[in-house]
Amino acid sequence: MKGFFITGTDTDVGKTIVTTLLLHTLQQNGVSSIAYKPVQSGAEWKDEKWVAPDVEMYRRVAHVNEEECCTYLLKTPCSPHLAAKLDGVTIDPKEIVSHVRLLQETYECVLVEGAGGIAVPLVDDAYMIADLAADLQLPVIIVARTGVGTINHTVLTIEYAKKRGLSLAGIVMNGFSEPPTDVEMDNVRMIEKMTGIPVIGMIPYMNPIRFDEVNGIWKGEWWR
Ligand SMILES: Nc1ncnc2c1ncn2[C@@H]1O[C@H](COP(=O)(O)OP(=O)(O)OP(=O)(O)O)[C@@H](O)[C@H]1O
Ligand SMILES: C[C@H](N)[C@H](N)CCCCCC(=O)O
Ligand SMILES: [Mg+2]
Repeated sequence: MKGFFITGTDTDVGKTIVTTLLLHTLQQNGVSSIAYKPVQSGAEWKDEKWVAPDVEMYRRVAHVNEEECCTYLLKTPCSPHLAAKLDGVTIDPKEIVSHVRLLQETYECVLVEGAGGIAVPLVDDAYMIADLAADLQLPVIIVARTGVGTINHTVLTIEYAKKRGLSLAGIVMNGFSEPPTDVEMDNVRMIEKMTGIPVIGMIPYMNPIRFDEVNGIWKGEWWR
């Protein structure tokens, strides 16, 4: 196993929460692993410096250092192609790919989190998240919401991923009620039926967010 690429049906669907949960699970099972956010837009000012909020979340379960875990830290909370332009930065996909290869020499499993959804542009309209997932040749995890609207978003995302020839590890549905509602459970059934891709994780809505108290969220040890 050399890693996974985590994308989602949208921004704010829970890619970082899922990445952090998976990182915690891997480490609990003795798998040397790291989470990497190649392009973070919407940087936050903290302790007199700009930080990547997604990396700050990873920090809750693992030791991370900024340089290792984020390559492009962009200030404006918008699409990376525009955030890079506004910061006067050019995103070089080759730099991201070579960084992942370097991390793979040290860690058994590298979790690469995209930005927003699968069709988000990184270099104007010439190169998007799907292209990066393809270049990295990592199995892709699709993070999706659980409620009304998720069937359409998830089916479209997966159809696009298939069209781009991506290898799909599975779908993680995030934000379930406790217990899950009938609608949420039928969403699981319909999404699996319509896409042929398994739901490999079911994450409850957590308030507060705790990474050490969620058990039974993965359907089997697919990450091994
Ligand atoms: N299962 C959950 N329980 C409680 N809060 C959640 C859960 N999943 C996500 N959130 C919250 O929803 C917000 C968005 O989640 P997250 O940052 O993981 O999304 P994302 O897909 O990584 O977004 P981005 O595209 O910016 O990377 C965050 O405030 C996060 O704490
Ligand atoms: C700022 C946000 N939280 C993410 N980092 C970037 C989301 C880009 C979404 C682009 C789009 O689909 O319109
Ligand atoms: Mg995120």
